[in-house]
Amino acid sequence: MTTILGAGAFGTALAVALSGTGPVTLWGRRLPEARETTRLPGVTLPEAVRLTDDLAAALTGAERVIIALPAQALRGFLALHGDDLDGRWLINTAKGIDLETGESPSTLILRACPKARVAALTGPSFAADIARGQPTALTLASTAPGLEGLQHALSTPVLRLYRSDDLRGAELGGALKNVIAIAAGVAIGAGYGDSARAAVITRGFAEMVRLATRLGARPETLSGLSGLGDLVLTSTSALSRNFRYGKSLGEGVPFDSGVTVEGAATARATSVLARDKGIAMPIANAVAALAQGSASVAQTMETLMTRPLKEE
Ligand SMILES: NC(=O)C1=CN([C@@H]2O[C@H](COP(=O)(O)OP(=O)(O)OC[C@H]3O[C@@H](n4cnc5c(N)ncnc54)[C@H](O)[C@@H]3O)[C@@H](O)[C@H]2O)C=CC1
Ligand SMILES: O=C(CO)COP(=O)(O)O
Repeated sequence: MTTILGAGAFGTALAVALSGTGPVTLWGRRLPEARETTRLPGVTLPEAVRLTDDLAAALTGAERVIIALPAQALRGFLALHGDDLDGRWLINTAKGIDLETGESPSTLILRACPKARVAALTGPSFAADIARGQPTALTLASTAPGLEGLQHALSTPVLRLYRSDDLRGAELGGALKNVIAIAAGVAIGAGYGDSARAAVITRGFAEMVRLATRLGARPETLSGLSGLGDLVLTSTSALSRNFRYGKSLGEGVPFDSGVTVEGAATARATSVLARDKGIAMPIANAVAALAQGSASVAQTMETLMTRPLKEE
């Protein structure tokens, strides 16, 4: 049995996608009365999905638990419920770095649940696309035994999972692409144009690879679905919340604070990690400064463009 924790956009989309694979339970702390969610307009959960706000009931008999919560909510959630989750497959979907500790979601999960097998499900996949049954390819990464079995259990004819043992690389790619997607949004919002966006994507990708490999990721993982694939999707689509947030920063207009924008906190966490490791990440630093309101878009662009000239 598969249980999904978090009845937001992604948890709901996965519940729809997996509803044909066997019993699926979707847990949310506040459930809508109808089988519809404002986070995914137009999507109705199939009756086959059990919907509950009772965590103990949701976990009873669950062989695998997909955790579809925002990255910054995960540590607090695990502190409350880690013991109840332990001892089974725990599959993280959060794309972020914990601001307080600088740790990846899987590190937080393993610390709270030492007997669990931890995996990350990540890659280019808008919840709306998954919920509508559009063909999607994702990375399922874990260093735990039995990954192939999990890959089969979570794949469907339209949800194609590639497995990887580079958990660190897969998670870092997913987290860091959100930061660069914000920068791409800023470039468009500020009217700098598509050429500037292409430069941001490419130089941002170089930053992603630099930091992730320094933290133990394999470079080829960063070039895969979970890194470059998701970076391209989120930096070029107005469906991306990170891109839209960046665009509003570039335009100088307010953004709805109720929308989940993982890249804002993750930019700050990334800046700290990069400084500690001595890695140059000017674009991530710029996003951190913009998200904190400590620099203007014009100042940020000038800082980026007047850095000493260097080899590519
Ligand atoms: N929406 C998308 O297209 C995709 C999202 N993701 C990732 O999945 C993660 C979740 O994103 P979404 O579902 O889109 O966000 P969302 O904002 O739509 O939903 C988040 C859900 O988490 C719940 N939540 C927040 N804090 C909680 C807590 N402390 N305890 C229990 N529940 C809590 C909220 O009530 C909400 O239902 C993010 O890291 C995101 O990057 C990954 C792939 C695609
Ligand atoms: O990660 C995503 C698609 O792969 C979703 O991106 P946003 O969180 O920017 O909407």
